[in-house]
Amino acid sequence: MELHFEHVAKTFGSLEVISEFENRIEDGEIVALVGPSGCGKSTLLHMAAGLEFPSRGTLSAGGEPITAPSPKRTLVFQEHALYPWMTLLQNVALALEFQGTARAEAHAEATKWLERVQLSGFEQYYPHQVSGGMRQRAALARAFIARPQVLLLDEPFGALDALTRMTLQSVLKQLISEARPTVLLVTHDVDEALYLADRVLVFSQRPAKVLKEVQLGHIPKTHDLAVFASERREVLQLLGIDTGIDTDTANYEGANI
Ligand SMILES: Nc1ncnc2c1ncn2[C@@H]1O[C@H](COP(=O)(O)OP(=O)(O)OP(=O)(O)O)[C@@H](O)[C@H]1O
Repeated sequence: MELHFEHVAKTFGSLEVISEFENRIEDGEIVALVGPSGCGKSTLLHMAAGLEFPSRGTLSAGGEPITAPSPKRTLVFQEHALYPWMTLLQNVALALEFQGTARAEAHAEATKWLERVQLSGFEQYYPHQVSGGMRQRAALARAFIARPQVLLLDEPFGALDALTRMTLQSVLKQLISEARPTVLLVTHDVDEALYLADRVLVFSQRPAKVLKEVQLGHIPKTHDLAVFASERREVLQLLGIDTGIDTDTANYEGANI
């Protein structure tokens, strides 16, 4: 499902957050939003989710104006994505139950999805009884089980250690390549953006505008940073990060903004 932001601006009271955003996210495209803290990335995601609305301009999904949240457009947060009083199985099944699927069928499907994200054996665990990485695996299962046409990811792995994050990025990439939703990803991790996205939009300080679009669709997806060296250098430069670093050997966490 295509997303189309047309001359979108957003203010909260007297605070101008987004001055002008114009972009078309093609059906099945994966677009990452990176930029300084507080520039308005999450606000763009919330508008795509139908939780906030533009002050000016229009925003549509599949040609229809976005006027409310929809199960076709799923938002995944960094943390607290799961209900703590429900087991992993109940959490994942809930996404289907919300859509009217009978409980037994939803649980059977959720069991399969937990297996797909390597959480078999943990179905009856509560979120606090598993690791942060396992919670985010369950959150991904819950997002994908409902087969969303648009996936809105807000720092989905921001709370995880670097190694777990890389593993989860690979899991996410695999799930995306199978389900082919349109994806908008907000991340502070430049390497995550380069690894997952077809296109990276680099934003300025608030009021946010796009400084540059970096095309990545032609580059094979790998965790080997050398493959993205010139794009990585360009994005970091735009974000005002010291580019004296050797991008071929810089360690993974060095690219967090
Ligand atoms: N509902 C709201 N009411 C008032 N102000 C808001 C609201 N939502 C966001 N803001 C303000 O808009 C600005 C942009 O917030 P937003 O969360 O979109 O930034 P961000 O780029 O995602 O930041 P970060 O990278 O730190 O998560 C901030 O100054 C924030 O305080």
